[in-house]
Amino acid sequence: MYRDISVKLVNVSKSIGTRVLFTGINLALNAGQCLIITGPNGSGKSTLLKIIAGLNQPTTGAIQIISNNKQFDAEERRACLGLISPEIILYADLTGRENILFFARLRKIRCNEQQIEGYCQQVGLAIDMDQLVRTYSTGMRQRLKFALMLATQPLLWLLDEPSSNLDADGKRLIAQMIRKGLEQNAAIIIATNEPWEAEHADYKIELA
Ligand SMILES: Nc1ncnc2c1ncn2[C@@H]1O[C@H](COP(=O)(O)OP(=O)(O)OP(=O)(O)O)[C@@H](O)[C@H]1O
Repeated sequence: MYRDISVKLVNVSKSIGTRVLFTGINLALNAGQCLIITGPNGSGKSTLLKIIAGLNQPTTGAIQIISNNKQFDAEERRACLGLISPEIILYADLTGRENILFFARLRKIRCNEQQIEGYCQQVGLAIDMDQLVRTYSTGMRQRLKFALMLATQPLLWLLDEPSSNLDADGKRLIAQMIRKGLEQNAAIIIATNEPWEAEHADYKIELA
């Protein structure tokens, strides 16, 4: 079960060279709430997610991640979040099961066989989990990224275009997972232009 968490964006802005991507973003997102970030290609959605993840620095402002009244340091922030992004690279020469075990071990999380099978079942990969990832389609790889995320049980989900490459069944699974994550008190931030994903939103940031 997830502990309590809140994410605060305090006067966050980002410029790249002379181009201002966004300025003055202030928001507090609590456990069990969902923020949707929308905007056209190149507007800065992925950049804002990376700033929240601590992978990119804001030009001004700060991100505060607070749990049980304590502000996380950089290492705690990394440990509490699950990031789904096109930039996450899976190990093609490992099976789906081995990828899950590897990423869980990086986080010092133990997964038993039953749990791994459960995660694979949730994302619809159960019969493929012992195949090498190099044989997976792009949609199967996207499903595996969700299984990796479930295995690390993050407090904060950062989802960059989570339903890209997924068929209708895959999109339904993701919607179910997001609903369940919110029920279990994860804070979820989604960069997307899919109207159905926006249905989960408690807050919305529209980048231009
Ligand atoms: N490291 C970088 N160096 C230079 N420019 C960058 C860098 N990262 C992002 N940009 C630029 O910042 C802008 C925003 O990029 P970003 O990927 O955040 O947009 P996005 O809204 O996620 O786009 P998309 O919908 O196409 O994924 C783009 O113009 C991009 O070229």
